Amino acid sequence: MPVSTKNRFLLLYGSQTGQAKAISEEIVEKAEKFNLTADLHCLSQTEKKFNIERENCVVIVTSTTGDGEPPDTAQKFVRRLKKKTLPSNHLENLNYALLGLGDSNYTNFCNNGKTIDRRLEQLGAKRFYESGWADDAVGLEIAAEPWMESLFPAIQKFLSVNITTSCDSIDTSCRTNQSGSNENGHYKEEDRQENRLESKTIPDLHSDDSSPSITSLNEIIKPVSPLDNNCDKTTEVTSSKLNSRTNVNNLSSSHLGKSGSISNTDTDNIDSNTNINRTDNSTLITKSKLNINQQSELQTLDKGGCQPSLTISLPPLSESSVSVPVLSAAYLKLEYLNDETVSLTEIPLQNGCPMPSASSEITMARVTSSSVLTKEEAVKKTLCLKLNTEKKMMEYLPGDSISVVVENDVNEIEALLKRLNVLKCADTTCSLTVIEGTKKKNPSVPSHIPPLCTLRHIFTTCVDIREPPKKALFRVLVEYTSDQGQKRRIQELCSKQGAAEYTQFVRQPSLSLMDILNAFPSCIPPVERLLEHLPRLQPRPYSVCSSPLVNPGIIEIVFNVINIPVGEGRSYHRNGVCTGMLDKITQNVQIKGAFQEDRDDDLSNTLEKLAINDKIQVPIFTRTNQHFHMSDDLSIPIIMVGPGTGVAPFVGFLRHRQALRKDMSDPELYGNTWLFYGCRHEKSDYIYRKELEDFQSTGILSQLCVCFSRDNQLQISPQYVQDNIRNNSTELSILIMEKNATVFVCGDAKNMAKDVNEAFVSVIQSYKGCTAEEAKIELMKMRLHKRYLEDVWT
Ligand SMILES: Cc1cc2nc3c(=O)[nH]c(=O)nc-3n(C[C@H](O)[C@H](O)[C@H](O)COP(=O)(O)O)c2cc1C
Repeated sequence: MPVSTKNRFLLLYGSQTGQAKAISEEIVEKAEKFNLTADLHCLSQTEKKFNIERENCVVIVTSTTGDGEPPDTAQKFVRRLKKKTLPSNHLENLNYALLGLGDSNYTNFCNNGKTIDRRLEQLGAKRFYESGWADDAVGLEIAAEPWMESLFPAIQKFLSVNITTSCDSIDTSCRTNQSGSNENGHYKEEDRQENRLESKTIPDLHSDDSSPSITSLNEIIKPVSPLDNNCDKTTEVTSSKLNSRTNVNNLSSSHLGKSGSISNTDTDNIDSNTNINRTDNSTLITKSKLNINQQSELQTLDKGGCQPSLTISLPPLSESSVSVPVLSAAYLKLEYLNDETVSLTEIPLQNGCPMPSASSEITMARVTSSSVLTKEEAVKKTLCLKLNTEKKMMEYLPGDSISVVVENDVNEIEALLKRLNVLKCADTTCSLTVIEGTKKKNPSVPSHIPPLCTLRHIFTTCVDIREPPKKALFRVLVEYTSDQGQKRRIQELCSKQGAAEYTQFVRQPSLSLMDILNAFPSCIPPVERLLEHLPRLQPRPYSVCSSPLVNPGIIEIVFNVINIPVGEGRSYHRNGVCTGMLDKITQNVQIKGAFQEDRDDDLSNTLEKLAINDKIQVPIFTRTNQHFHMSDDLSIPIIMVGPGTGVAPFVGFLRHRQALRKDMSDPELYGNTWLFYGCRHEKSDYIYRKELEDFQSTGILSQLCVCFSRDNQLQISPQYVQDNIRNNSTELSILIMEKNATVFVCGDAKNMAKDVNEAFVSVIQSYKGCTAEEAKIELMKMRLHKRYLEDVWT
């Protein structure tokens, strides 16, 4: 029997790093305003807490991870869905809406969402609202917000709920009429038909089907841009909203003129009020409400010459009204327990909350060496760490990663706690509980935060303070900002009209919470409100460059120490959270100048021994990268592309191959092994040079193709790895097309991976004498058959 309660829908999320979960929680909160109840579950709870076969109305929000794969928590759900034995009417009772999260820098944009979308349809489920694709490369909110906005009227229409409320508390123009479609005609019955047709072209790049049938290039290559999907409609919505807002403004300014300022009571109404006019008034802040400071600021702006910035609005915004999001309900209560002591060392990391993508327990690994692989003059400092896990042998293969459970910088935390006026009580035992009677749905203390510890502990080990604060947090900050000009600017930054400025001034420069607080000195939010919104501090993954066959118990990783300068709103210098931490804790034992030109391995090894320091320990766990492994069959040729620290897994591959080759019955069968490596300067940042050249001289590596992007000003020799790939087109095409070679690409997703992809397209094109489109299809087939593998990051 299908589960059906009139106003209820099932809301499922699949999340790797928490964004899909956060969006789902937002949907739960907003649903209430539409007289709807969302039952929220993680996809991992399939068959435990929900059974999709018994559902009638489901909303799914899911991200994609790895190389187009489902998040760990969604894997079981997707596996079940993909079962080939399921009949085509298996989900005929199901009606659904889906929001996919992804990042268009990855080749398989939103692949998991698309796979689920397509499969649901194949199984007879009906889409009652168009699927949305949110792109983290440009800002998830650009597509997610308009998608969410029209989701509720669509659910209402589907469930035929009597509409007693308005969605004006979310956006003033998004009013629903009795038939359920909104005034902008955002949801139409015909859309359903269109969507059905459209979704047929969404490929399942990870289908188990061993003989993919690909007929059109667009089918498989062109990512569904969130702008393609939503932007036109968003634009339409926005302009009509602005029109309707003008009318509402007239109403609201006269009403608001009485109060003259935005009080907490006003904004409280936003959450609770169902009356259109009052809610409109609360959500719209008009010029008439600006205080004297603001008016003078506007006058300055009107005179021109003032550049918009994080703290100063663009003239059109400051002159117009803005609609701000719903203020989330407070739900955490913080109490200081002066008489209680708590042993922080006994609290498990992040309260023992399972680590994402973990394929092992957390192990405290001893840092046995930390070597600087680059020269002093190199633009980036590259560190190689050897981590001893001897007591607990960790199982891994070259191509896998380890994740480091990271801590925030102590100085940064000190400054933040001070800024929040809680430094004095930062080391007092405190408890976090749920506020009784909170309006938040299903409230709970975040599972990664110990309910009894100290604020310093929470801020150092549990929450991310570097991620640009989300708009929902900005909305909270509005409430705790006393200066009216600053308040207004924060409102703008979280408003719909300020979306572009939020992207420009907050997201792109990657401002931290502290940057925002520095920019708005009158903003002093309570800590517990922040803890409701700050995301979990995520462990940081690094490709392993060691082989378990060569030095069991020692895991080696290599990374650039990320340096982030002051500027564009960033108010203090910082390093990458994890790379900065690893650099800092090994500062005194770092080996400089080893493994470089002098190629003195003995010296390096001696220095390493001297540097051994039992006291430096790092919590790590392994993270299996299922699709980025070499075949056990060493006769299969491999082509590896890994500029910069992207070479890490390939150093592991080569060490592993060297060990395996010794046991080959016929070493003559050893397959061709190519490596494309690149860096800026040969002299200062060619890492692993000695070892790679040794691999070449012993035949472990058949070809080592190296290029230096900044050394050859005349650009006579190849500048980038992709140039070298093109230069070796003939040999590579034979390996790929005739010898069944596997291609591995590791490194930057934004530029390198795309350019390398294109270079291989041209390699195939010249071999086959075909069009670029046909060559792209060929390459996509290689991806499907796991012969073109990527491990890339943004
Ligand atoms: C390691 C990693 C791999 C990713 N792989 C993909 C991918 O293959 N395709 C894609 O569209 N997005 C990919 N993404 C982007 C995420 O889907 C995107 O950032 C999303 O917002 C994350 O949501 P979540 O926090 O709910 O997991 C990847 C992100 C990470 C960190």
